[in-house]
Amino acid sequence: MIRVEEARARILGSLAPTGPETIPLPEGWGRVLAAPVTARLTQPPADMSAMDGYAVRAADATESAVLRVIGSAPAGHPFAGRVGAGEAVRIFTGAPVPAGADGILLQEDAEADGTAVAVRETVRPGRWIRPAGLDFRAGDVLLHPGKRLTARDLGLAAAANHPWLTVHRQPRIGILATGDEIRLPGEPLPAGGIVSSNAHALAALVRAGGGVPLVLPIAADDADAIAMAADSARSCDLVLTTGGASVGEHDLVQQALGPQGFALDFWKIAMRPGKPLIWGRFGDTPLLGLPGNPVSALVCGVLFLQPALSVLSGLPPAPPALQAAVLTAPLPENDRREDYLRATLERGTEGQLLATPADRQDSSMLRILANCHALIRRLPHAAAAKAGDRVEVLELAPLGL
Ligand SMILES: Nc1nc2c(c(=O)[nH]1)N[C@H]1C(S)=C(S)[C@@H](COP(=O)(O)OP(=O)(O)OC[C@H]3O[C@@H](n4cnc5c(N)ncnc54)[C@H](O)[C@@H]3O)O[C@H]1N2
Ligand code: MOO
Repeated sequence: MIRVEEARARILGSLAPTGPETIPLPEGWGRVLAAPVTARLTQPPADMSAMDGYAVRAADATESAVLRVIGSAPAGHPFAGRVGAGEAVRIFTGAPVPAGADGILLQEDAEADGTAVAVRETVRPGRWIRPAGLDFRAGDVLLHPGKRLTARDLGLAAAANHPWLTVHRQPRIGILATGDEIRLPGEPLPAGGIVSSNAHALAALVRAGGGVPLVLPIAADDADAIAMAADSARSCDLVLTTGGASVGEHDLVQQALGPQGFALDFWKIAMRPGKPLIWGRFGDTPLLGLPGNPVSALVCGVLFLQPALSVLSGLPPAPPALQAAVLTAPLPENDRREDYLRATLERGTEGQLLATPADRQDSSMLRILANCHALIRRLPHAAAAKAGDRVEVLELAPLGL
């Protein structure tokens, strides 16, 4: 059995980002840039007024001076002339400052009277003027490849006059649930049957990680059925199986795919839940085999599939982010498997995170997982811990789960 870190490194090390595609800017949220965004213009394009008031020559606009108003410059309608000695131009926020002016007299500091304006507060040169290029200049690199685009990034790219963006194609993930006892939600169940919760929970996890899930029909515990279903997903960027990963004679994923060109990299990791994890290549397509137990499948999804989705999407490889919390109940010494315990989180009186492990950690119990907020990580052979000790937790909600 290999350790969690090594398993993740082997998975991430063998994945490459998807290729680029060009999309309309409004569809860019959450996508990962595949080419730099370079400013196509200078912003602001000219010296602009930051306030409503009067464009003036600061040298003339001393307290109690009276200036002649020679025109007006609303935003979008630049004043074509020049501000001369003793003159002012009515100006509005976002309008270019007319030639000759070097300061803005605020409306609140002025008294207008017909075509004259009296200065009530001396104007400083440059005051309330945003110089050309204050934000960025044509040719500046504004956003770098490998960045997941936020609303702020889209605003910046739009301001830089980009109607299109070059991003990585969203990774397509084929999801194959296996098992004679498994049925899709809503289908009639055979005696002893179980509804396939895994396929849909994993599909949601794929979406949360920026991928596109393709939920395949369920394959029975039959080598041909599994091979046929997996074959239909070869064009995906990664095939995910769930169930059939363990040691029983009905645990068929490896047996079924071996003759079809599946090359195993590793099977079984020192982790709980999720021991029977499978990683390899089905022809050219990477294949991650998750255990059938619903909690095991999702925990493996968090620890391995999400980072894999990041790399496929064009982001740098990174383990899931852990944070410090304080235990509220004791935990026994750990064995050689890295343990991920379901836990609830709350804030203590001083704002510290408090983690309470769930009473039961059975890997079939989805209700407990759904009501928990985090996983407590216990390293292999961790010593017994008491209430008040610090632990590391992996919060689930920020992952979109
Ligand atoms: N003798 C041993 N038995 C088991 C071992 C072991 O080491 N020796 N490992 C156990 C562990 S740990 C796990 S985890 C499970 C994983 O086994 P499989 O991946 O082969 O999963 P299945 O046997 O197919 O199913 C396990 C369990 O999960 C249910 N299941 C399966 N698919 C789904 C689905 N899509 N949605 C919801 N639930 C699903 C299935 O009905 C079983 O109850 O093996 C242990 N056994
Ligand atoms: O590892 Mo299994 O995933 O313990 O239930």
